Amino acid sequence: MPLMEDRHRVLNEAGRILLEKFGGSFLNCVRKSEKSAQKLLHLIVESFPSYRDVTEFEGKSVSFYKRAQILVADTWSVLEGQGDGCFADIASITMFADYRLPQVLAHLGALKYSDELLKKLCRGEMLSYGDKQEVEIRGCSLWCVELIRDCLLELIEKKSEKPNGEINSILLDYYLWDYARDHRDDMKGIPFHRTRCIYY
Ligand SMILES: Nc1nc2c(c(CN[C@H]3C=C[C@H](O)[C@@H]3O)cn2[C@@H]2O[C@H](COP(=O)(O)O)[C@@H](O)[C@H]2O)c(=O)[nH]1
Repeated sequence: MPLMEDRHRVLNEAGRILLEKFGGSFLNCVRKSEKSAQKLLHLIVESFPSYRDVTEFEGKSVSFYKRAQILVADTWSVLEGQGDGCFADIASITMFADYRLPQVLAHLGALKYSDELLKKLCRGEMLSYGDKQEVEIRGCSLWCVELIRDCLLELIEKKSEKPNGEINSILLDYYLWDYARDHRDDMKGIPFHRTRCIYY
């Protein structure tokens, strides 16, 4: 397993900060966020340095916050959007920009790599964290899921159907990630980008 020492350090960091600042329980972070997904997201990112998935693109700061967003989303799911997990702004959370979602989006034809990038990915070249192409892949995947969500909402509105529950980028991410897991063999020909880092 790669990055063993980093994994160990990050786990220790999480435990130490939970004990020092939050009485040893993540539920205290959740309660402090007063039912706001954005407040919880920022509390996590400010309190736990290993969640600061922030990089630069063309001179601008870009925050994907992959692990912080999945943590907020999983908290919402586990609490079934009720009680402490009733986040009014849950729809503001975007997909969790990892390496699996771009692959499945490319497989489904929603995202297309340039020929040059495709060749690079097929060669298995590593992209460093913050590399222009790595940020582009993550950014385009995130935007792609936002567009899919908008299309779905529009379709539902056109049909004047009441959505069967909520449609948001979190649920689309879960759907796509599960789809990727269940169709791993079908996706063998589609490469994914390789980046070693603690952020996703
Ligand atoms: N976008 C998105 N990325 C996700 C997940 C999950 C699984 N999530 C659930 C599981 C238990 C919790 O309840 C989580 O909700 C893992 N990953 C990422 O995939 C990568 C691992 O890939 P592979 O090599 O195939 O195992 C790695 O970067 C990991 O961080 C998701 O749902 N969405």
